[in-house]
Amino acid sequence: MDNKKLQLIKGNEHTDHRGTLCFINDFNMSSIKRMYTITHPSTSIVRAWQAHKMESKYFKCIKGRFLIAAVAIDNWENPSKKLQAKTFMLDAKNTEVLQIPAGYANGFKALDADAQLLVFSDKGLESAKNDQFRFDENLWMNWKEYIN
Ligand SMILES: Cc1cn([C@H]2C[C@H](O)[C@@H](COP(=O)(O)OP(=O)(O)O[C@H]3O[C@@H](C)C(=O)[C@@H](O)[C@H]3O)O2)c(=O)[nH]c1=O
Repeated sequence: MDNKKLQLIKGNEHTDHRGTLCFINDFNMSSIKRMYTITHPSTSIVRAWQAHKMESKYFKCIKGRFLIAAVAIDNWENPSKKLQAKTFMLDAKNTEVLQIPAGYANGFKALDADAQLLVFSDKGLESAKNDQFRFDENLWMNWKEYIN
């Protein structure tokens, strides 16, 4: 699995008399340094844009659904307004992880109240602090289009 690519890493599930086991065999976690969860109490909250030159992030929706957008940054001091956002809808029911590699901004909003994301990062908090870029949420996406 190419860890430099913006992509969904798909898994699968196995159900038998004991219940259901969901697995993502292609998700190589050897570089993971930390994890955290993010809960959005309402679908009106937009968390955008946070960007990283060096840090990759891996998102698994564990409750409800999220709309996540990713933008490859061309210029870290003054990114073009014309950059294209790639969007993904993550649903807790789906066994998949969204890989957002270094060099991207990410932004997201919940599509259900109290939706929750599990996030893995390949950088410790200290090094991540020096790699934290933030851009205005109104760039690249009209989040209001997705307010349901
Ligand atoms: C992410 C994270 C935050 N924190 C603390 C730092 C800070 O005081 C508080 C809020 O952190 P932030 O303001 O960075 O949260 P936020 O602005 O949501 O940014 C986070 O969202 C994800 C999607 C990212 O891409 C990262 O930039 C990450 O920092 O939580 C940790 O202690 N450990 C962690 O792993």
